[in-house]
Amino acid sequence: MERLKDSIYQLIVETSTNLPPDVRRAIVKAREHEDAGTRAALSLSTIAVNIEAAEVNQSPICQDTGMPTFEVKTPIGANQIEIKKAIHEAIALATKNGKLRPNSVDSLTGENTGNNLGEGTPVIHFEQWENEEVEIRLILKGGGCENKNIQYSLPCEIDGLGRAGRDLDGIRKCILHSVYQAQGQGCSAGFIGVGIGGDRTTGYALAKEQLFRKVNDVNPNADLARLENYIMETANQLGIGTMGFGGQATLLGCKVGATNRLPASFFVSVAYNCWAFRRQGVTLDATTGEITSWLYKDEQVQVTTEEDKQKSGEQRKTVVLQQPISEEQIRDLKVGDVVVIDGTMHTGRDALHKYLMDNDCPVDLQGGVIYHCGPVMLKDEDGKWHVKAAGPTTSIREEPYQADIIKKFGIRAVIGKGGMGPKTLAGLKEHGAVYLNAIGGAAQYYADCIKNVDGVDFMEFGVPEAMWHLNVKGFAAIVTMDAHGNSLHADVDKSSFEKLAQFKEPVFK
Ligand SMILES: O=C(O)C[C@H](O)C(=O)O
Ligand code: SF4
Repeated sequence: MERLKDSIYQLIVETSTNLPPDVRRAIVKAREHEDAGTRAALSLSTIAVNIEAAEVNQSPICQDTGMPTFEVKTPIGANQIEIKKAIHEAIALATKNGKLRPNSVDSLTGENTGNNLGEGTPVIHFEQWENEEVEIRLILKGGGCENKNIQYSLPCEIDGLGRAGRDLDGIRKCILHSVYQAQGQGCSAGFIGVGIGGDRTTGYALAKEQLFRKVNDVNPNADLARLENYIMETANQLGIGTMGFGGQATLLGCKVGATNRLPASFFVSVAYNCWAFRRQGVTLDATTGEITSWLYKDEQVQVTTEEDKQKSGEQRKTVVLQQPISEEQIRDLKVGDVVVIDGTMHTGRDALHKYLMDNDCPVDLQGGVIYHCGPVMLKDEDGKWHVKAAGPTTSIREEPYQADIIKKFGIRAVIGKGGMGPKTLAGLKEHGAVYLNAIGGAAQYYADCIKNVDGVDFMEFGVPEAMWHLNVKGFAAIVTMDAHGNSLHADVDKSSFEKLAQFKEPVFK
């Protein structure tokens, strides 16, 4: 199998950089149904531009290249140890080449292994089959959408929908609620895989397995097919929309599977995947390791339109902010305004926020901008760092710290995605700061705005968690929480909850 490592490397690069046609088709369809000129339509346009930039640059679609999970089928007699070794080598190489972000972190020490290899990573599942070829499927599911996975144990009470019993209608309520609770935080519009039954572990495994199905396939079980169609139609009436900005497209795909359960247990497990739904698959010649076919590439689908470039141009005719930003500039902004950042910004996410609570900051953040982002970085031969992918991370994780950090350091703008909670909203009002929502997953689009890496602190936190000092030009984001107590996220949560409650009555008797 002399070609094995090379073939797996190709699979990894394709998965990280080239969204499969069925996923692209779902995004094209969502675009067709979105009302022109809305925030959701503009975001979808940015997403489309990003998808094509990633393909052209052969760079990650999203900076969070997820937990690499391989599903491998081998003919009887194939050497699984050799395959595992080739997967490990290919993963390390793809990380070194900036196709994957170093994402394997020691849970106790917080240390990043730097090459995506470590205890439990990557995930590899082997199964034997009676075919002659080897089949390898790969999914790169990021952490933000993984955090929005949810498991229900029936019977239960579901907020807004009432009692969910151990039947198809109870399952229906769980799935609808799972979409509501994700809001925009898993970079909607999303795809869900649902596992009915099993135990807690196999239920989630079944849910994730559903994500390997093609978006447009038809469930062979008539009841489940009906359920999938119902969910697609209904979830898209919740009005959560792209990135939780409100809009028509909330769910792009729903795949449901069932497995037997114990008499005492009845789990409904939901795996939520962002729009950056990265999965590919190949078959390999079992003797040479050569790729013989690609499993998801049935046609070329273009997601951008002629108008996309023009639209992103329009988006830029807005307020420009540059450090030091004054309180007056911030108080002038309101929810819905589009701003453009020029000049300095600093990345900071989980480790940094925790650290800054009790320590000083190595740079002056007065009037400054913090970007919730863990980029993919590459160092060139001269030791200079370059940004390969740099979209926002989910901001809500910083909710316990953000208001205090804003106050302590005089920060004026926080950029992230998915919005933040009441404590931050009050902090923004009190100290004169804004929350700006960038388009989650649009990592190429934002990397393009970063003109220079001015420096880095806290490399000991690992590449994604380090504090990168960036110089940007034309970095556009939308004000979704202003300094007057308004939050688009709170508004969309409230209105989508009201819509959810309209689906309380039984549908599947
Ligand atoms: O870790 C990241 O960069 C992003 C993460 O996938 C998220 O959605 O919050
Ligand atoms: S940032 Fe968004 S698009 Fe990227 S992995 Fe996280 S949820 Fe997915």
